[in-house]
Amino acid sequence: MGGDTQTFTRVDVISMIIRIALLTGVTFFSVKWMISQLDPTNKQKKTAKKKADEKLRSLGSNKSIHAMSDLEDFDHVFAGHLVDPANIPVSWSDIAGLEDVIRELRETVILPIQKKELFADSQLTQPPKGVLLHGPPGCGKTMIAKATAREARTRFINLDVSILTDKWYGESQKLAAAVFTLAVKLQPCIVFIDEIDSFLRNRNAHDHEATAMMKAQFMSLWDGLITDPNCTVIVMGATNRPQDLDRAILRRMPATFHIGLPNIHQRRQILRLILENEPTAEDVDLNRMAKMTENFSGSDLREMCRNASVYRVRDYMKVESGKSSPGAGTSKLCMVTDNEDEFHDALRPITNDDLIMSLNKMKESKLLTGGLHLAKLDMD
Ligand SMILES: Nc1ncnc2c1ncn2[C@@H]1O[C@H](COP(=O)(O)OP(=O)(O)OP(=O)(O)O)[C@@H](O)[C@H]1O
Repeated sequence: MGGDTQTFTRVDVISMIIRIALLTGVTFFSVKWMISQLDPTNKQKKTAKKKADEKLRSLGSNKSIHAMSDLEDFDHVFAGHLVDPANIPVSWSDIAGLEDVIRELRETVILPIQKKELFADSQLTQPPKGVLLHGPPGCGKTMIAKATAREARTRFINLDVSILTDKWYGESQKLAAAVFTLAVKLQPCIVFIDEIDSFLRNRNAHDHEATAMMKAQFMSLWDGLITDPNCTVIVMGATNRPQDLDRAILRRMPATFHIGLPNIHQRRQILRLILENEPTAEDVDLNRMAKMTENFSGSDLREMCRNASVYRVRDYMKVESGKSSPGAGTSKLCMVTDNEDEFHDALRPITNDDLIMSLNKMKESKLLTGGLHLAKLDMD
């Protein structure tokens, strides 16, 4: 009888333990699920994780990428902004007229990364942990940052600053830390921050407390990189307004490069590069066009050429619509030949007049809208 009672009690206790364990487990996971549902960042995190997983998968068989299965929630946010050097679409051959800057970048940043062992004997020749590219918009700063990562064969995180400052995330500090942990996991790596002044500008009394704390944390994490000689993570910032940058930030970016508006020689080189593979007429005079485009940025020059090439399409459409007889019921689409070769043969090349017409149109619209660079231009 006494033995029976003892057996019954043991079973009873065991079953009770199992029930309690099950209940605890269910409660734990329910509460966890509820908390995750209440977390306002939950959806963003899930989307970021999905994007990051896709990105990491697309980066292929690289070992260090596979070793990154230990990414934290916040690391995933930035892993989606990650580019492998082999997939960077910009190289030095896409940039014209900036040979001096490129040479200096090769000496101070690229070579010390590529040949780390060769430069190991000197602290002075280590790659800088911060690089600043400054100058007016549209002059090639972003292209330079990408081409640097490509040639140095470093990973490239194109940091979208709005993620850090986005109020909805509300966890800016964790995000700032995640940028650096991810970059260290991925090193060698360049973290590119376009319009860095919008995020790390002079601190002032109007700064939101969270923003000020995030900036301070960003700087202290950056200092961590600076003091670690074995870490190859470079923060590369671009700005049109270097004067607005916090002095403490400027100190952390010892290598600065000014990418100014192109001079006449550089404009000729940029024009040659843009029109290199385009159908151009014999009369296209790059020297003359370079002379006429004072104060144009590289991006303005591209826009001028793009507009000029539209004129030949317009002329082609005019000719074709003239050919089609009005009452024949021909639809507009049928006016353009379906045969691609015929279409190209029928299109005339870009002429110098197209370029001049486009140039004048741009000057006019920039003057009307108060365009930054072209405002000083005389109308021809
Ligand atoms: N030196 C150059 N050689 C060839 N193309 C150029 C050059 N500079 C600018 N461009 C053209 O202008 C476009 C814009 O360049 P990019 O985005 O690098 O300028 P940015 O200085 O970063 O401008 P922003 O400050 O507005 O971001 C490029 O995609 C390219 O077509």
